[in-house]
Amino acid sequence: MDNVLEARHIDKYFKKPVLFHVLKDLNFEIKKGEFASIMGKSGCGKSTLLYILSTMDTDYEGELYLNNTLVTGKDNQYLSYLRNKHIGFVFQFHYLLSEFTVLENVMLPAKKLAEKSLEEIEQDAIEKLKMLDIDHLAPKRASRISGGEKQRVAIARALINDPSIIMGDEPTGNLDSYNANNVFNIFKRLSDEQGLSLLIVTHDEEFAKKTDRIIQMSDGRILQ
Ligand SMILES: Nc1ncnc2c1ncn2[C@@H]1O[C@H](COP(=O)(O)OP(=O)(O)OP(=O)(O)O)[C@@H](O)[C@H]1O
Repeated sequence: MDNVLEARHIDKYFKKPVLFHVLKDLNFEIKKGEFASIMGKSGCGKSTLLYILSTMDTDYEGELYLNNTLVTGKDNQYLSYLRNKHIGFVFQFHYLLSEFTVLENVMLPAKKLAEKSLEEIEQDAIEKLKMLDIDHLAPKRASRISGGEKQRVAIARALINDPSIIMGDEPTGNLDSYNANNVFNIFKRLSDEQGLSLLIVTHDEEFAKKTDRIIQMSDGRILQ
C-alpha cells in the first residue's frame, strides 16, 4: 500500500454548547505524491478535519493511519514527535518569529527534532531555501520581507524535516493572485518531482481545480 494518510470512519462531535455531530463517517486516503485539496462551504468541518488528520485533535472516533501506521490512541509525546517528523504545516498566516532571521526560522523544527547537528540543520535549511529560490533572504529578519516571501519561508520551514505530507489551511488565503500562483507551483513541483503528498484546505476554486483531486465536503460529509 502506498498511502501516506488514511482516514477510516472518522466521526467527531463537539459536546458544547450543545451536542453537534460535526464530522460524519469520513473515509479517504492520500497516496504518495498525491496533491489533494479540500473544499466546502464555511462551517462544513474542513479545519476540524485537518486538526484530526494532523494529529493535533485526538478526540474523535474512527482510525487514522500515517505511513500505514495506526496513530489513533497514541500518547501525546509520540504524536508530537510524529507531527514534527512526518507532517509539514503551512497556514494562512505564516507564524514566523519576526525577530529571528529567515534561516533561523527555517531551522527551528529541525532543532526541535534534535536528530542532526546544528551544522547539518543549517545546511539543510539553506538547501530548502535554494529550492524555493529564496536563499538570498537567509540573513534577513522575518519582519523585513514581503508577504509572498514570508509564505515561501513558511514552506521551507515546513519542508525542513523532509515530511511525508504537507498539510495546509488556506495557505494562499492571504496572498494576491501572483503569489498564490507561485505557492501553487511550488506545491506542484514538490509533488511531481519529490513525491511529496499535499492536502490543502482552500476556498480558492482556481487553486483546487489544478490539484490532482478535490475532496468536496458538505455538512460534515465527503461528497462522492
Ligand atoms: N470548539 C468548537 N466547539 C463547538 N463547535 C465548533 C468548535 N469549533 C468549530 N465548531 C463548529 O463546527 C463547524 C465546523 O467548523 P470548521 O472550523 O471545521 O469549519 P470550516 O469548514 O473549516 O469553516 P471555514 O471555511 O469558515 O474555516 C462550524 O459549525 C463551527 O461553528
